[in-house]
Amino acid sequence: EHHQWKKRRLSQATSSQGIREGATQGCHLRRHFSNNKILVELDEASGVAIMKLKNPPVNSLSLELLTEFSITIEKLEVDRSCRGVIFLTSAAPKIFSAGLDITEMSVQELWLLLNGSNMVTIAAINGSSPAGGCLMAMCCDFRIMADNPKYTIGLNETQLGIVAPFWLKDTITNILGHRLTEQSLQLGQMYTSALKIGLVDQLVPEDKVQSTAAYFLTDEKMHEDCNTSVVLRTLMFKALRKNSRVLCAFLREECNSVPRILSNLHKIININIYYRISL
Ligand SMILES: CC/C=C\CCC/C=C/C(=O)SCCNC(=O)CCNC(=O)[C@H](O)C(C)(C)COP(=O)(O)OP(=O)(O)OC[C@H]1O[C@@H](n2cnc3c(N)ncnc32)[C@H](O)[C@@H]1OP(=O)(O)O
Repeated sequence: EHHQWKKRRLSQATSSQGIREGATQGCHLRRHFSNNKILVELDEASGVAIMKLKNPPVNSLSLELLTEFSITIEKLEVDRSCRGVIFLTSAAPKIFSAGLDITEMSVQELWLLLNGSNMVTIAAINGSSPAGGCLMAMCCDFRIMADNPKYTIGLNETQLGIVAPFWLKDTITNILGHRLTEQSLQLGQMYTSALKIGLVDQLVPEDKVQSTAAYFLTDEKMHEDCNTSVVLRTLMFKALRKNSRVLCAFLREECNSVPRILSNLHKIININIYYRISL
């Protein structure tokens, strides 16, 4: 039923009223798309698309936002002027994303889309980023975060009584390694020093987050870093990730049976089941 609903939403949102488009002529041609929750600015000269989440007050990942997210990624995937590069950021100051809308809960499709995408993706994390916000950033190929001790990032699921599913655990393990992942998930840790542990790749002043993400994608940066282009290396990672077809099939199944709000009792049962299976 949920699947049908999503299909319906997809066709509604892709109708001509669902997405508004415009073009401005500056030094380069920039095209703008927007729907209710996502703004896209596509610079045709560089092929870089900026995807801004706009779901006040805290950019929670509601079903509506997630549906528009899917539509936008699919639209960019087939857009010839998008060279295969996007970066994700928040249209609001201070919060990158509060994670899943705690009244809804559904995020597997976003994981599939970002991990399965052929485009290079960069998270420009311009604010706090708990749980699903951190997941979204972790699914990107690079993470650039605002250097502000007030902003934290991490998987705080345990503090909420949610057991991180294995695909989420695997995602953070790939970045942090096993021991740190254990500590991070057991404590539901939110980090202020995310660069030190490698959860983000770069910390920059708050007003430089977007420009750094854009610079990261330029040829100079590629040549400065090493002889292999960032884009090529990223496409290699993506090819490796795509090999886990079993995981993708599992997630597709899970998308259709998403648990909604977890009661306290369910939280406890969930955690117990998790420990029985994994110990
Ligand atoms: C099925 C698969 C299972 C698991 C895999 C997926 C794992 C991911 C899980 C999740 O993402 S669960 C959600 C986890 N998110 C959080 O724990 C975030 C909690 N919120 C915060 O830490 C803070 O709100 C903040 C994001 C740092 C913002 O702080 P600030 O002080 O600026 O604002 P305030 O706390 O006053 O919140 C404003 C307003 O927004 C509502 N809110 C906050 N977070 C969410 C959310 N995730 N979903 C929906 N609504 C949210 C909050 O209640 C306030 O509302 P109000 O003004 O009406 O009171």
